[in-house]
Amino acid sequence: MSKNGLRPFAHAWNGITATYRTERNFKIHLTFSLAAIALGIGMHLSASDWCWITLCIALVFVAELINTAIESVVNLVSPAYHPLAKKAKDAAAGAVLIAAVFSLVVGGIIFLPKLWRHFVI
Ligand SMILES: Nc1ncnc2c1ncn2[C@@H]1O[C@H](COP(=O)(O)OP(=O)(O)OP(=O)(O)O)[C@@H](O)[C@H]1O
Repeated sequence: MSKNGLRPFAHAWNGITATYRTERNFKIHLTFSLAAIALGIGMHLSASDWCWITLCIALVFVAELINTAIESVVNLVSPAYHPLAKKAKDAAAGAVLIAAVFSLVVGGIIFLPKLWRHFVI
């Protein structure tokens, strides 16, 4: 692949690393994701469980990256208070919240019964 062909990947990687550096929530999501992966390896999850876990991890990171993109554009075009700026930022934050709650529910469904069997039974 030519150097130009790789450029979109370089831009995308820049977006991910810049978000990692500037957004505290991104680091929190990464910590939870690594913990889920470590727990999943320790518990020998099935292929379908891994599909759900990786879907949740991707969903949360995608939501956080889109949230960061929307926040950045809003800060650029509307540094002063505006109700539409509030609507855009709150909706973007809502998307992250839904992704995170969905992931917690899926994580609970997959891990809690296994943890229960491991520690209680
Ligand atoms: N220009 C603005 N006009 C109106 N409301 C705003 C504006 N900027 C921020 N807000 C309100 O303040 C909230 C917090 O905005 P902020 O830019 O601090 O993002 P944040 O949620 O703290 O994001 P992060 O924690 O990822 O930095 C927004 O969800 C929105 O309700």
